Amino acid sequence: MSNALRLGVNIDHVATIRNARGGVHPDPVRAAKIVAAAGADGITAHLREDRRHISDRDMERLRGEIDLPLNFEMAATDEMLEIVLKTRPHAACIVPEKREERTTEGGLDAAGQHNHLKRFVSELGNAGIRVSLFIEASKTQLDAALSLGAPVVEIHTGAYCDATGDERARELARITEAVKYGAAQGLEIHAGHGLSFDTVSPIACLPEIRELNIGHFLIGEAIFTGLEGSIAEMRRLMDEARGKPGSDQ
Ligand SMILES: CC(=O)[C@@H](O)[C@H](O)COP(=O)(O)O
Ligand SMILES: NCC(=O)COP(=O)(O)O
Repeated sequence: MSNALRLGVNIDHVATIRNARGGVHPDPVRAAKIVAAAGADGITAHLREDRRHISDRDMERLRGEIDLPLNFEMAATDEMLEIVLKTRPHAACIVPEKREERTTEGGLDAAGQHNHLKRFVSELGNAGIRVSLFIEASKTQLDAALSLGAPVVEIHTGAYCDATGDERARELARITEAVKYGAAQGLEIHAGHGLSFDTVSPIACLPEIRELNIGHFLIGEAIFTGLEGSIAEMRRLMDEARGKPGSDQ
């Protein structure tokens, strides 16, 4: 198995800052160009139903102006399906959404919403878009993803990142077990949410994981070190965790 671990950079929160003043600066597409030049492997962006950060126009421009694969995060609604099918990104990740939440609070209930999700997974797949489901590290949710025919899952790492001490160790054990189970069933495994320089290494060193999607921390850290700097350090930590030659390990 290849040891490669891709880094997808989520640029939503560049748009959060732009929208705070309602203008055009800072431009998430300009950020995506810097992300590409910094050597990331993909761009992730979430077109929320309430458009609190990324806009429809941002998605069109990301698709048209950026060479990296675009991972389009979407709620399972007809409105989003229509936009994604029109945009034709490389990948679509179906995520849960609650209007009142501050951020994506947990994974998609792929098991409980099985019948609702089936049409979305098949229409996206039939259009040649790689579908992933953003789920909790749970065997029930992995089994549901398999029965839905989703080729990829992204494991929500938020609870692990928020936890401390023994609780964090328990969350990591839960993720490790799920990642191994999912990969053994033939799913491509991604992970993300809340990852930072402090939390990335134990996740990056799981060899079954093929891609990490990281946003909020990288954009925040860019205030201090620039986007190239925050991405370069994240990449270094990922390579080091993976034992890649050339890293400091
Ligand atoms: C689904 C997910 O995890 C990302 O979309 C990311 O969290 C974006 O930030 P918000 O959840 O704050 O919209
Ligand atoms: N799907 C997770 C993602 O895209 C990035 O989440 P975060 O790093 O912004 O919390």
